[in-house]
Amino acid sequence: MPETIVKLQDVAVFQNDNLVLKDVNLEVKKGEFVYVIGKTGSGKSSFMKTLYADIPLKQGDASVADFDLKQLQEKDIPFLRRKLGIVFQDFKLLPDRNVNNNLRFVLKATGWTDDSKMDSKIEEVLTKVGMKTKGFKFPHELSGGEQQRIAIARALLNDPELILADEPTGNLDPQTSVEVMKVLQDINQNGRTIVMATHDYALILKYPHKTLKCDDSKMFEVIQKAM
Ligand SMILES: Nc1ncnc2c1ncn2[C@@H]1O[C@H](COP(=O)(O)OP(=O)(O)OP(=O)(O)O)[C@@H](O)[C@H]1O
Repeated sequence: MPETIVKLQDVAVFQNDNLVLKDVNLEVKKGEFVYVIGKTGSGKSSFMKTLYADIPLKQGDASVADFDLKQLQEKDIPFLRRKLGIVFQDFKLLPDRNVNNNLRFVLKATGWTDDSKMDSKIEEVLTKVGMKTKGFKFPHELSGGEQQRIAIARALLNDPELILADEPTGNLDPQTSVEVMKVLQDINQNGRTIVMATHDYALILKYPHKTLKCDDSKMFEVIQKAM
């Protein structure tokens, strides 16, 4: 039996005091790829934020990468985040340093000290996203698709148990979206668990996976033809 990476029981998701989603029950097993869809404002980002503890869990039970979100304290959040790789729509690379130093910054912040180990880790993750030769580029010297590949490489640095990607192709044209999606597919085929919020139905049709829809304050699984 594959191990459970995410388990939610009767979870309610709030933005401040406003209920966004209720009665969320969900299990994600190691190695799964799961989409979260729904129209704008339906709660996709709020759901993802709950998983990475940017929004506190107020109601229900949830475990993410063996962390009990109900018991989670402020001081535990960095330890949860080390088990997660988070990818955003707007890449969030540091503009004042090159790709290698963006990645090195994260490694240092998460406790790495050995220069040669950091160098080989950086090379490993850049190779995984097809960007091995771009380490000396600054973010502004890269296309949107390339920046998102670097953001995915950054998410892989600490061998996360779960990758949370919130609209990772939201700023990309259709062809570049497919290229970035191929990178995520490769990573998933190598055993990594991924939850991806998206609006992009073309991608879902091209790369079908389990799909959860947010609608009318609920989250439920949908089969492709019913989307
Ligand atoms: N910081 C916030 N404070 C208060 N309410 C918020 C906040 N962020 C989002 N909301 C509200 O929570 C609800 C869900 O928003 P959320 O961003 O999760 O939706 P979404 O499905 O991700 O939308 P989109 O596809 O536009 O990103 C919306 O009604 C939104 O207005």
